[in-house]
Amino acid sequence: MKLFTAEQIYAADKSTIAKQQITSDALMERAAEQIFNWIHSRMQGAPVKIHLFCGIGNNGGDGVALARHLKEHGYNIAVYVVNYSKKRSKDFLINLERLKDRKVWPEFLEKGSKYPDIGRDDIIVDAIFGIGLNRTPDEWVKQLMEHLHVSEAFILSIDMPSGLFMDKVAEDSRGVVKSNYVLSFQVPKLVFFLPDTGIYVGQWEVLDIGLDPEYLMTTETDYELIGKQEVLPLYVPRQKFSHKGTYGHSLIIGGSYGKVGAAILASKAALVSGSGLVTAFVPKCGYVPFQTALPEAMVIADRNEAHLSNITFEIEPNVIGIGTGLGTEEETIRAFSDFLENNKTPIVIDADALNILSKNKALLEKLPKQAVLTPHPKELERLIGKWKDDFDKLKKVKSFSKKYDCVLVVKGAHTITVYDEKGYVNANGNPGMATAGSGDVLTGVITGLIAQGYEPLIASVFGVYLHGRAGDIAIENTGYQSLIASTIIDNMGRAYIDLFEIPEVPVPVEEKSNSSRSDE
Ligand SMILES: NC(=O)C1=CN([C@@H]2O[C@H](COP(=O)(O)OP(=O)(O)OC[C@H]3O[C@@H](n4cnc5c(N)ncnc54)[C@H](O)[C@@H]3O)[C@@H](O)[C@H]2O)[C@@H](O)CC1
Ligand SMILES: Nc1ncnc2c1ncn2[C@@H]1O[C@H](COP(=O)(O)OP(=O)(O)O)[C@@H](O)[C@H]1O
Ligand SMILES: [K+]
Repeated sequence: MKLFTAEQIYAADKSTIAKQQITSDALMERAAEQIFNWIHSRMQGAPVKIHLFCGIGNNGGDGVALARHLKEHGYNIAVYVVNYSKKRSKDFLINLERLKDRKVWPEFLEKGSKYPDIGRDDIIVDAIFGIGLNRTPDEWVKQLMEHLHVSEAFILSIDMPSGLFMDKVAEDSRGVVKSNYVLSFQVPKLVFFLPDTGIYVGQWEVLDIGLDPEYLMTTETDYELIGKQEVLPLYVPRQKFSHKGTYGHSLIIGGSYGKVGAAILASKAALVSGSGLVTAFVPKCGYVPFQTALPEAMVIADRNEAHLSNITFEIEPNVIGIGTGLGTEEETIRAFSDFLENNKTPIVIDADALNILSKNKALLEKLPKQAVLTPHPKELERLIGKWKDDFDKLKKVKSFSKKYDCVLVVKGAHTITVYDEKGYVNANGNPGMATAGSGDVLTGVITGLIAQGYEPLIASVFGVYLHGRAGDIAIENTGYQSLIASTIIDNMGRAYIDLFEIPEVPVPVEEKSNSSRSDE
């Protein structure tokens, strides 16, 4: 799913209005009806108090139009206009008049107004600002937002949590609504997935308001959200007349005394992602544990007991995953540098191998083209330097990826893979995956996919998806706390199978309650 900028969404609105020959007011009505239907199908007329806080732009217009529908269906509402500017939008005013025609008189809130009482079991609709926010809200609006939070009532935001910018991070967190649920029009927004701004978004859902499909299809975006629909076309089926050689040979280089497990996890992950053969290159101390824990893998032992000292081998792998559990001994750094000097094989670089690169930036020039780097936030900081906020980080990541022609897999709650000026934002995964070794598993998965012939960028995007999906399937049995990296590996098979499982089509509520014999 593409992640559009505010400018692109405004252009889509415009194109929709022109092509479908409707007014902007009709589009707002569509949006409001969609929100109303969403609420109504869940609340079924329940008399819970709904407080609607509406700005004076089109986001506020959506809120005011929603209030009219709620009123017409007998809901218990209170409407407030957050009067932060004199510049009211045309469609806001049209909808305000319609509301007054139905004898609903909103309360106008201004600087110094007393804020309304809100019970913790009430519902707040947040329609103060949408994608049009262009400066920090006034102090009194921030105080109003704090008042909403203090109430502890459930907050449903329209389109965006009010106070979130589309392209930068708010300086003052008091000026952003912490939303429990966001109903976002047509497309989710990039800021929902970044660590600095995603914290304001509890859950989100997209409402289709029928924006011009042609515009949406043909417009290129800088970021794309990756889900099953996006990765399915990437999948390459296995052939009947194939053999293990068809699916490549991965070499995992890593491990050191006390950290051999990291290399085992990566090797096993390469196998379960489908690599035909896997060899591990480990220090001597890793030989026996490796052969015991993972009989499917072949093992080459370094002459050194505790860490790698000389990375040379006779085999010809078609991809190398390096760094998991590697350590940063002087000898290992030298061995890694010598190895890079001669290596032409596609490579996935993680953990200590990244740390070595950070300390010896000249080595970055030696990487084969489209090397995949998989840093967690600390490793990324060592690699690209400190950043001001998430947008600054993404800018730096893009220029780093361009400079060294590498695929950067920026790991996090929503891992973002960056290459060729474009970012692929992973939608799945869960906090259970914040556990030792889950990154080692990802390295193995991406390595195993490259072994099978997937291009490095595709392998990264697909690998991150499969890894996250395996983690999501795993927690169905383990819960968050008890998920360990090995269990992600154990569920890779189910993640593959799940690609082809057709999701259950949800039955609309009315239909469900009307059909007494649904199993016929
Ligand atoms: N065509 C339509 O009628 C549609 C409207 N939609 C709604 O329209 C929203 C965008 O509406 P707008 O462009 O009117 O913008 P907003 O309603 O987000 O903001 C209102 C206006 O306030 C001003 N403003 C920005 N920051 C301010 C601040 N800190 N203090 C005071 N004033 C400030 C800006 O001029 C801005 O246009 C979307 O988020 C969505 O909710 C669409 O999603 C659906 C189609
Ligand atoms: N809160 C989270 N939600 C989703 N995925 C997460 C979360 N925390 C971590 N992950 C994923 O788990 C992995 C952690 O990698 P890393 O920090 O390198 O672990 P390790 O070094 O222990 O192997 C990454 O793929 C990351 O995206
Ligand atoms: K809003």
